[in-house]
Amino acid sequence: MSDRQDRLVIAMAQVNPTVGDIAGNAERVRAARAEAARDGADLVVFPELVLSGYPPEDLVFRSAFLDTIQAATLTLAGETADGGPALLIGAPWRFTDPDDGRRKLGNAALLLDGGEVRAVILKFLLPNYGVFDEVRVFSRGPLPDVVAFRGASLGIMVCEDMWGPQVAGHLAREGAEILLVLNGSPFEVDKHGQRLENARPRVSETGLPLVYVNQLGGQDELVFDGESFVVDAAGALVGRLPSWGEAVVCTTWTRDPGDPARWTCADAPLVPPYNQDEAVYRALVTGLGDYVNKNGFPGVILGLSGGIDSALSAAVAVDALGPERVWCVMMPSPYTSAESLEDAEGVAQMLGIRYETVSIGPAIGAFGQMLGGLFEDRPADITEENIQSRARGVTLMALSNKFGPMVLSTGNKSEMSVGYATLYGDMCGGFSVLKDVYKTTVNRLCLWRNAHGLPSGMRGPDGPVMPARVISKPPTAELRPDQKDEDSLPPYPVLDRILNGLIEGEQGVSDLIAAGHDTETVHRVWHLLNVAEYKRRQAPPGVKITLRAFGRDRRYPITNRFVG
Ligand SMILES: Nc1ncnc2c1ncn2[C@@H]1O[C@H](COP(=O)(O)OP(=O)(O)OC[C@H]2O[C@@H]([n+]3cccc(C(=O)O)c3)[C@H](O)[C@@H]2O)[C@@H](O)[C@H]1O
Ligand SMILES: Nc1ncnc2c1ncn2[C@@H]1O[C@H](COP(=O)(O)OP(=O)(O)OP(=O)(O)O)[C@@H](O)[C@H]1O
Ligand SMILES: NC(=O)CC[C@H](N)C(=O)O
Repeated sequence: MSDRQDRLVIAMAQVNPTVGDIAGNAERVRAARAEAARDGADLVVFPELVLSGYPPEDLVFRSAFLDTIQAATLTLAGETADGGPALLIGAPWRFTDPDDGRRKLGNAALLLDGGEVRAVILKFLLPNYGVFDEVRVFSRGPLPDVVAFRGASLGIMVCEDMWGPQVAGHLAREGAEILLVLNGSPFEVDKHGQRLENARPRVSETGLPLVYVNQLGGQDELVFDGESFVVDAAGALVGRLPSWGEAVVCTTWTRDPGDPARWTCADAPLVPPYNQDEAVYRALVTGLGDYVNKNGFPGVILGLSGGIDSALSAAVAVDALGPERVWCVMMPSPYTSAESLEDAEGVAQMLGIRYETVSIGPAIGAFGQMLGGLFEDRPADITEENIQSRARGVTLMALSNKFGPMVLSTGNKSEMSVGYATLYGDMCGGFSVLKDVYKTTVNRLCLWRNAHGLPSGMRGPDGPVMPARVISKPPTAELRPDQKDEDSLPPYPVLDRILNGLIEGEQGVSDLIAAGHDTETVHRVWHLLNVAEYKRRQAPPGVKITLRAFGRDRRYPITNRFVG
């Protein structure tokens, strides 16, 4: 092979790894390489830490984990002796720090070519904010060297390295001709815009084109949308892979005959992005589907109340898993209206899922008898309301234990923000589909799904998924006669605007009052938000879609006397 090639085929492998499944991830790398080889690829670029899965968290503290990754890397490297495409993969990698001579662990990009590990590039900027804790588990490497590859000079960066000018600037000064970025960049609303806002300055500072490869799939609370892209040397978006699907796509690069250090990408696909509601809906489908499948559950079970939250949770589950893997249970109490019974049955019929009815009346009666003596003649209050919710939780958990499906929790972000949910009641479950979805967004997603036939890749019905009344009627917990959510909470559009300011915008109470919100309401919401932290810590995980998701993202102390 000549030293200098004037044409380079770079394959972008937007794949879905599983954390800890090193053999399975290596197999996925092999399959993508075989696919790219058929299309004449010289190099296949994978996401960040594709071999371990991202983020591997404290798994990297186990030497057996690192040894297995090293062995798999060397095996993959050996396979590149066949003269086929080289691999640019991501993996945790031990290195000796040139500054102090100590052995450390880096987040590496590894170029495997000609039967060996040809280059090790270590991530320089380790993200340590929001959902990222990389300083806890990795050490930064030195600024990376440019890698000579089949006559081209590659500037290789790992994810956060692109979010500041330092690494790209260094690579350009060292003679890089194309920037390649391996990413584990989780989805949130408008994340694609943020990624482009960080890629374009790197391109304009260096004058170099940039190839961005992101991973796909769900990992606990995080979900990765893929949406890999190519920006040319002038800053134009010239390639975008589909989001929410795996893809191995070859891009052809040609050297400018007049300026040999300049490369142009000829033929990348430019797939249009989804609108915001569709992107969020797909995030929930991918996040839930991967949680259930990667953890080996046969399916899911949930309480279907005839209300909007359980209807949307069921629709997402059906679109992710198919109707045969979703089981729902109506558990009426004396307060359950005929309308709720009709609507729950309507949802189940439209989704084509198994629907059972289990009355909680006998359980409520039994608790009345068991506790009546101790309660003496105290009036009924929230205690009895919560027993209803807990009776439903016990019922679902019993069915889960007996038959195997995982229980879905259905509370939304507005409710979780203000503690409007019952511990060990409607909060019980393994995964919370709407945990990071505000109630007003729940409404929009239902309208979107009902209006959009069968979106590609979904397993649900080709048409509406719930009766229109489920979306239009006022939300109620039905724990006492004629109860409505608005008896206890501000109307959801008002509540959500305040929560959005307090949580996503980290605004103060005074900022929101100055912006025109009612003083007493803002104070009450801020108080409810603070005192509900203990509940959120006991809540199941759910898919992060916003800037500040509860869980590993927004972390407040439970014991907290600062009221602001
Ligand atoms: N800082 C803290 N650390 C640890 N535990 C703490 C705590 N503060 C209170 N607690 C404990 O938490 C418990 C109170 O919480 P919990 O028992 O959940 O009960 P609670 O929050 O009082 O009531 C549940 C609320 O959820 C509403 N809701 C809305 C929608 C649906 C449903 C439904 O169930 O379907 C319910 C319901 O209307 C009511 O407002 C007490 O045992 C208290 O001691
Ligand atoms: N009668 C019921 N049968 C089955 N499950 C129920 C019933 N009532 C409540 N649940 C479960 O408890 C969750 C809490 O719902 P609840 O109706 O109390 O308030 P919500 O937050 O408005 O939810 P939804 O919009 O689903 O009704 C429901 O989403 C559902 O999973
Ligand atoms: N894995 C990473 O380094 C991710 C950090 C980056 N800022 C992102 O979200 O895209």
